[in-house]
Amino acid sequence: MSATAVPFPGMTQSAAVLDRPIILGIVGDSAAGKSTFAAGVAQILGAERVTVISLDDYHRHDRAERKALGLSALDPRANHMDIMEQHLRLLRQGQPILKPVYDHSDGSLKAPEYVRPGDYVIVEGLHGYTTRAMRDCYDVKVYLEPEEDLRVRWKIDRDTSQRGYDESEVRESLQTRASDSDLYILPQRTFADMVVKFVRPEGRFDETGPHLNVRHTLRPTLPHPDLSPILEGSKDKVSLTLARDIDGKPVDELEISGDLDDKRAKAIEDLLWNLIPEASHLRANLGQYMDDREHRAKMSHPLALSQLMITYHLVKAAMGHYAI
Ligand SMILES: Nc1ncnc2c1ncn2[C@@H]1O[C@H](COP(=O)(O)OP(=O)(O)O)[C@@H](O)[C@H]1O
Ligand SMILES: O=C(COP(=O)(O)O)[C@H](O)[C@H](O)COP(=O)(O)O
Repeated sequence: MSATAVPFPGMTQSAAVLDRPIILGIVGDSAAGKSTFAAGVAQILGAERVTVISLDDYHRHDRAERKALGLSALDPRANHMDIMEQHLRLLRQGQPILKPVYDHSDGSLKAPEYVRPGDYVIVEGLHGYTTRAMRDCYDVKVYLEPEEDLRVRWKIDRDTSQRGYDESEVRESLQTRASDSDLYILPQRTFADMVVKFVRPEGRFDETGPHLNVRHTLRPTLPHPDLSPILEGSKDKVSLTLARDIDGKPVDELEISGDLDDKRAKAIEDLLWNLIPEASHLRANLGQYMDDREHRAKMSHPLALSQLMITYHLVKAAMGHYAI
């Protein structure tokens, strides 16, 4: 991190505003899509200027110890919450950290890593909004909550293909962890500026990727962009309504249909890029995710548009528009 961060390549040092990294939080349950989302946003901003921190690295115990203790990773007691908070503060100040490392491939703790924050830091994990001090560190807070059946599918496919579990172990673990999820993960939803929910289109239970619908719950804690140009041409596929959130508060809900064809999705992407002309040169391949059954990368327009919405806020924050 330079003394004064330059928000984008090509922007002059004198135009840079903030003297600290911009911090994006992504919180949600296991397999909610946090690391997929983080990787896409990092790609848009330029991987070399973004530091992605996975809070799973702050697990206090390795996999075998957790099992012996009867603790799930969702329980704050199974994590170094104090060090997590301390490191978030340091990253916000542009300071380096000595980050612990948890290896998901075998559930072991490895040697710590020296990490220097880039101009942007994306912090993704289970517990990122647990304490007030943590929450105060972010410029933008996102909560991911895919439809539960979809998350279960994603978790089974990922944990069996990448983490050495079989399907019955994943199902059993989901059951054992359900109460911790309600106790420790879900309550953090209320602190997000934006909740992103991927859902299967009605009657299409097999859809797990490219054609999911997405709903953005937009809270007034951030000034969201004027989306009217987007809505005008695509009323049948995109809608914005005033709704009540699950906590009863009034929110805007943006719904994007997964049936958007390539041409229409591209047009909406263009309109979103037009809202952040400062960053139009950052255009990249958006919306990629790993299909864990077919072991290959695929593309999703709803994911791309969601990542672009978040990029909008990060760009505005980097320009000093959000004074926090
Ligand atoms: N938006 C998405 N669209 C389609 N599939 C997704 C999406 N997000 C995640 N996935 C699938 O779910 C799996 C788990 O996502 P991941 O990002 O690893 O979750 P987390 O980091 O929250 O545990 C990914 O490997 C991918 O197959
Ligand atoms: O809940 C999670 C978080 O990871 P994610 O959000 O990526 O699912 C994992 O179950 C724990 O980190 C333990 O990991 P493992 O079971 O691999 O030891």
